[in-house]
Order: sequence, then structure tokens, then C-alpha cells
Amino acid sequence: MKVQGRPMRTIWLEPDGQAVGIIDQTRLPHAFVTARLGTLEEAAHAIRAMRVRGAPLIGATAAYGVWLALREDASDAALARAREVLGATRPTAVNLHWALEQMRQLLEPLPVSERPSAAKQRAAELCDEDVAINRAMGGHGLKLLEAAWERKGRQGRLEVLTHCNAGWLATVDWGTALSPIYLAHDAGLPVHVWVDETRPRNQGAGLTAWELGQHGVPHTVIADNVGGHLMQHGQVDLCLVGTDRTTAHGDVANKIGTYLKALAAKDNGVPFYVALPSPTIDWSLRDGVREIPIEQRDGTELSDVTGRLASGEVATVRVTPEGSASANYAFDVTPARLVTALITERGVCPATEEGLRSLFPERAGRAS
Ligand SMILES: CSC[C@H]1O[C@H](OP(=O)(O)O)[C@H](O)[C@@H]1O
Repeated sequence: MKVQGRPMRTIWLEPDGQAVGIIDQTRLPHAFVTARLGTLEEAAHAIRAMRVRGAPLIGATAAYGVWLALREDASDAALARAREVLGATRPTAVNLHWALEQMRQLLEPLPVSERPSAAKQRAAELCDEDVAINRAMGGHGLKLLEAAWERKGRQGRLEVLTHCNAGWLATVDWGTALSPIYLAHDAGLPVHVWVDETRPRNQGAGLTAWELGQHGVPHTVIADNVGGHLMQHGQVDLCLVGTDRTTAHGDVANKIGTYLKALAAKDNGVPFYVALPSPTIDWSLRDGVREIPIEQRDGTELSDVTGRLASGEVATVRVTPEGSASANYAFDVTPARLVTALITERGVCPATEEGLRSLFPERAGRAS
């Protein structure tokens, strides 16, 4: 996408070829800051600290993290350590583990001398593949938005609610849930986005609002608990969210609060769509609620709020009393029965194993 009119991605190889460039998302929306990752540890920290975030971008960063490690030492032990260090950064987004497996399958059979260049090339390929997947997914999602606009008689605005940030900042480019929205806006549909602020890290208020503003897409930031009220009053035509891991049966792990939004959508007859790039499908799992690992992050992310004061200064304040405990579950799982359809790069399907295998027949009969 574009930042101040300049096309860019969220991750890139630095011009000197010696480091990986990223947008430091912990600084947005108050400052647009880029950073260099030059070592395995810097890549791992960037993922853990959410300088880069979003399942596809986490996977891309991990792939480059393997290259950064093998540049120093391309031995079997170094490859195993890189996969262990990166794999331990965040548990829920399956793209991380998928990308590390892609790198393992490629690199293990190679002579040590060939591994660094092969890793660098494969990481770049995974980034290009992510961009192509997201653009294709956007095209399929656009058809859903156009159909919703027709059902509405092409009156008023097309009201879409989204949760967290599943935009281009969560991927290498285009985004997942926001990809159809960008295409719809550019095609002239009067799409308006209700943006859940998404406590506690405020990926919606801070990142999705920033992205949509950069692209000129009308949007309104709302508190996380407003969505059900809007749906009750006919102000949401459809919900469109991303995912960090979706099981072969269509159970969807996504940012905490997604499940509650899906319940409200079901109760009000509002379609609930999930943008699902295929690297985010965990074919090995069936029961998402019981099997998908849910990340628990430090409680200070909930108790401490960072923002811009009236003076313009960016500061962090504690909003809970000293001594109060904070439980910071970062994801929840929406059962497939609450999902209207899954939007993949190969098309749209029901949130069922049959639906997914119809789009990915090469997976039929494979347990993982
Ligand atoms: C397209 S993946 C976006 C997905 O990732 C976010 O989690 P986080 O910001 O903690 O990395 C959130 O679940 C989004 O829906």
C-alpha cells in the first residue's frame, strides 16, 4: 500500500542486503518509524514485542529471521536453534510455524554453504507469495461486498465492522480482511468501516484507523463493546475479520473479542466473514476451542495505556489500581457454526472441512 503516497511493504530487504527493514508498529499512529533487523535475536524480539504483528507478517519476519541466523552459522544446530527461538515468540499465529517449516524443508537437505543464500531467497519468495495471496483474496471478498451492496439496494453506505488490524500492516501488503475493503473503495463502493478499537493493544484504533485514513476509506472508531448495539440497530451490513489460525473444520482463532462479535452477528442475522489465507489454515486441528493455543501476554499491556497527551507528548499511564491483577488473553476462538463463510485466495467457502477441502483438494486425506 502507500504511505504519504509512497508505495511500500511492511518488511523488505535493506538496500545493503545486510538486514531486514520493518515498520515499527509499536510507534504508530503517533510516529511512522522504520527499523533494521540484523540478527536472529532482533527478529525474534520484533515479533515478541509486536514491532511486527499479524499472522502473515509474523511468518515473513520469522523466515527472514532464519536467514539472519544462518548468515552467521548455517549448521544443523544453528538452524534448529533459529527455529526454536523464533517458534517460541508467539504461540497462536500458525503462519509463524508454517513459515519455519517451509524453511526447514528447504534448508535441511542443502549443503551448509548453500543455506544462507537459499534462506534469503525463500524468505523473499514467501513475502511475494503473501502479497499475491492477499490480492487474490481481496478480489473474492470484493464480490461479497458488491453482493451485499446490491442486497441493500445500493442505498446509503455499505457498513462493514472489523476487529483488530487485519490490514496491510498485518501482512506483507494488501492485508487480509481489509484487502476487499480497499478494492471496494477503489471501485467506488461507498464502504464505511466500523473500527473496533481492540483493547488492550488498540490495533484497531491505532493501526486500522491509521491505514484506512492513509487510503481515504471512511471509518469510525468504536469501543469494543459497541458492535452489538450497532448490529441491533441495523447499522452493520456485515462483519469482516482476519484470523491467526483456522482449523480444518473452520474454527477461527482471532484477536480477543472476535467470538463475542460473532455471537452478536448471529443473534442479529448479520453475515460474519473471515479472510483466511491458506498458510493460516491448521490442517492438523479439528476442535479449535480446545486445541488452538491462546497467547497470554503481560498484564501491563492491559493496565498501562500509551497515548498522546493534550500537550502532544506521547506517554504511558497505568489505568488500574496498584496491586490489581490483569489477565491479558490475546486471542479467542470463534466456532465454525458462527462463521458465514471463509474468504480464501482460491475463493469463498463455508466454514466446514468439506468447504476448505473443495478449495484445497491437494489437502484431502492429509492429516496435516
Ligand atoms: C491477518 S492476521 C491479523 C490478525 O493478527 C492480529 O493479532 P496481533 O495483532 O496480536 O498479531 C489479530 O488477531 C488480527 O486479526
